[in-house]
Amino acid sequence: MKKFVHVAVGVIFDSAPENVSAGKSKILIAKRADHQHQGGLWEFPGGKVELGESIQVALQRELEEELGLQSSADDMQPLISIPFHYPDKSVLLDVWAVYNATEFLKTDDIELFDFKDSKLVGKEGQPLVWVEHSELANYEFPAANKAIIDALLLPPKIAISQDSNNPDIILSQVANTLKNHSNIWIQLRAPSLGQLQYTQLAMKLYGICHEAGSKLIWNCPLEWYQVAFADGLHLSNKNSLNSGLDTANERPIPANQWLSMACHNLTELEVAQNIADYVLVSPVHETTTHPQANALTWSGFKVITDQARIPCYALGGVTMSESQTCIQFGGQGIAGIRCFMADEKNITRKNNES
Ligand SMILES: Nc1nc2c([nH]c(=O)n2[C@H]2C[C@H](O)[C@@H](COP(=O)(O)OP(=O)(O)OP(=O)(O)O)O2)c(=O)[nH]1
Repeated sequence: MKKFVHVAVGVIFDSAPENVSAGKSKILIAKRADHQHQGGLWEFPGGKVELGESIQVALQRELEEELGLQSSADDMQPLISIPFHYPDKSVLLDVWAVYNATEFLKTDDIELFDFKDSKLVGKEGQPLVWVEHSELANYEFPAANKAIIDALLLPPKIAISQDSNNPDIILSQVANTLKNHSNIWIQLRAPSLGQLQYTQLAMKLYGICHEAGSKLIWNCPLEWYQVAFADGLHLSNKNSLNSGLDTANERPIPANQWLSMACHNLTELEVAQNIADYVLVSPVHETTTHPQANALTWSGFKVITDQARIPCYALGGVTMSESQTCIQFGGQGIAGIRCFMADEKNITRKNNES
């Protein structure tokens, strides 16, 4: 029988969450010993959860044993959990972000510095490196780690544009969202626009998003997609069905572009996670636009995140005040149309009041 291991994994940041979201932080990675499973590859430090241990306690123990790092539970936040099947072993990686490991960064810590080779090493002699987010791609990780790295690069918020048959209205609405929110990506959904209008709008928005440090995800039929002006593609159920992608095993766009899919249940999740990088899970709550759809509720959302090996966004009536709830239920973040616009109204109101 295949071995199963439950592993607590820490993505260790040298600073506080605010710096992490602003991209001003480094992450600690370690090299697995050659004799280990997935040996010779880089990993995020961690190890097996022992019987009766909580994940947080297991992670604290492993980080102390492997690195001498004493971490407080207050500095830990769930990032993603990944059930993954290697040919010889199945793992459940429970990945947590561990913030504020600043003290630990000091390379003058005798125990962690190999003066002979001028290298940072762990307590078990494993090579360690602090890397920027963008440098993670230069290191080879086990296959299950793709989702961890994606989760680190994906934002906590995805704003979906509100449909209109007037591209200028969509343009100004997106510009407002970008003005009022940081760390947000835009998904351009505009079913009322024809191909030409959609493409022209998307090309304009691509520049605006990049100027604001955001990314633009096209939500349109696959045939309309233009790699040069997009950071990724979102496939709705209708568009994936029309392009025959509802049962596909191959990505329809290049690997360096983001692919997301709609997901309403576990069957759709299975299809999506064969090709997509992340899913938009809906409807978490009842919405006025889809009153006939059965809401998943947060516990139904968790049934999906528990089975997902890719990041999951909560969509459908979710509000910004539920960001933490979303994380606690295994989500990457919140996606929506109205939730970010409602916020804009509040911000505008606040600005007018002050
Ligand atoms: N710590 C850690 N393990 C990972 C990552 N990615 C990944 O697939 N794994 C896998 C490799 C192993 O099968 C398992 C971790 O188990 P482990 O390191 O406690 O145990 P091991 O069997 O490799 O080594 P040992 O402690 O038994 O000597 O999880 C990662 O980023 N960090």
